Amino acid sequence: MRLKRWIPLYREIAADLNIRTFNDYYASKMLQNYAFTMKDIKFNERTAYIIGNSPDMEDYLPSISSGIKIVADSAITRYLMRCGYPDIIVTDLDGNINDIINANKNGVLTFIHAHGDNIIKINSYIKYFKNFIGTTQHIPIKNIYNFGGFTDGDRAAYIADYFNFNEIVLIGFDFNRPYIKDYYTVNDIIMKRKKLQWALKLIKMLAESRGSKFTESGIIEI
Ligand SMILES: Nc1ncnc2c1ncn2[C@@H]1O[C@H](COP(=O)(O)OP(=O)(O)OP(=O)(O)O)[C@@H](O)[C@H]1O
Ligand SMILES: Nc1nc2c(c(=O)[nH]1)N=C(CO)CN2
Repeated sequence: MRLKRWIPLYREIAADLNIRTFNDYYASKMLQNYAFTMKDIKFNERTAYIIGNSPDMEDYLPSISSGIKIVADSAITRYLMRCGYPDIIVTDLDGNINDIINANKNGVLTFIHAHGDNIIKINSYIKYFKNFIGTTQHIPIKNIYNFGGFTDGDRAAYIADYFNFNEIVLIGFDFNRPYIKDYYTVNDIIMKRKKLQWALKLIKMLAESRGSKFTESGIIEI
């Protein structure tokens, strides 16, 4: 997504979720200290599968066939158990950190997102990553990229679009039924619901920009 289109959306998201945009910028500057320049990355496959963390995600894994597999953050743990390592992981370091670090050690291309609420995680864990691509939802800076998208799942779809996949297939996206982690408070659940509505809006926009029809279901092709 073009930055000109993204920034007004980002302002709306920040207002809705009470996000302090300066903290997001500060997080990107911090991640920049460790970041790498994105090398020429090319994929021969036509299709990218994006695996989200909906409660029934596993039911749809058998429908995956040849293509690049991109797992969104916490979905890595259940995906690993069924399918092994994916090709790409898109994370704000919120999922099981050992699974994310091991994926990176095993050659999974890793996109690490900086935002104002994961500064402590970046500080604690970034040293364990061999190589990664840094992302931001704020203005991009040297070696910290903004491909568009907000939650790890919709951001993964925007990354796939950036790499020009003909087909993007989303699996494990349920915008009405958040996967509830055991430490979630009532406020976390309210926040998660809001984030999923933004994910829905952003994926609909992406589908429209790709000239695809969006239909909410267990397998969404855009
Ligand atoms: N029902 C769902 N529950 C959780 N995540 C979902 C769901 N449907 C789709 N997703 C996608 O799966 C991605 C990975 O899920 P995860 O639980 O790691 O959330 P997250 O992006 O880290 O958000 P948060 O940091 O607020 O938990 C989400 O970013 C979201 O885009
Ligand atoms: N500041 C901030 N930014 C985010 C957050 C968040 O909790 N805080 N969560 C995200 C994905 O879930 C993406 N971006």
